[in-house]
Amino acid sequence: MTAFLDGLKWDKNSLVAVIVQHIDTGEVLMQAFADRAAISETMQTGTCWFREASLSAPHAAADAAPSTDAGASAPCVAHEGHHEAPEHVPRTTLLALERTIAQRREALAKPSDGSKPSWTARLLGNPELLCKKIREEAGELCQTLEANEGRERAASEMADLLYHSMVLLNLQAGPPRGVEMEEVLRVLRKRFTQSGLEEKAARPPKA
Ligand SMILES: N=c1c2ncn([C@@H]3O[C@H](COP(=O)(O)OP(=O)(O)OP(=O)(O)O)[C@@H](O)[C@H]3O)c2ncn1[C@@H]1O[C@H](COP(=O)(O)O)[C@@H](O)[C@H]1O
Repeated sequence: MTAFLDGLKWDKNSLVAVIVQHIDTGEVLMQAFADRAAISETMQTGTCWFREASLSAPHAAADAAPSTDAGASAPCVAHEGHHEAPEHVPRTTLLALERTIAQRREALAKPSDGSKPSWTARLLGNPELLCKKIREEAGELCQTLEANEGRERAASEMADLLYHSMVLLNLQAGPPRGVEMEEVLRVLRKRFTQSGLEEKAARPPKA
């Protein structure tokens, strides 16, 4: 399977992008391939080249913060090249957001330059407020189902919960700093092959 994918470089790259950006679609695609392990290995080792779609304008690519995306008219390819290029990190939506959060954290360590206030910075400096918001947002997400608030509201509350949870990940201790989204995605990918019920049944008994 890996050899087959290696022969289809462009398609392989697209496939990885689709899997990463659309977990649901990705899961269906993965099930369509007999050798899931090979796909997973391919995703983890990356590809030797890339074309990266971004909602930001090409000139804004160096700092592809999601907050600058609002006025973008149409998606465009902002990056193209080889993974060997220095400091290239493929950016999906979640990874772009993760980067913005990390930038806010880095800015906190520097003397204030009078830049505009940041909600992320406030959360990073106040773990108690952060945890309160996460619990609140989780409750609001549940309420969208319980009170039948509709798709738009559900998506919005999920976005709130994801964002605030990602700020929490950044604050986790341990080198180099925080827990990376890639670690979370890796855990999810590993679970593709096992039902939650099977996984729970296989756990060693609690002491
Ligand atoms: N994704 C988000 C994001 N989602 C939610 N929020 C903020 O989280 C806060 C939520 O607090 P609220 O008390 O208003 O809670 P709420 O549940 O939305 O509102 P209620 O239901 O309580 O009325 C609001 O200020 C939102 O704007 C976010 N703030 C920032 N981001 C991302 O982080 C980037 C950097 O933001 P700053 O750090 O503020 O520059 C932004 O460009 C975004 O990409």
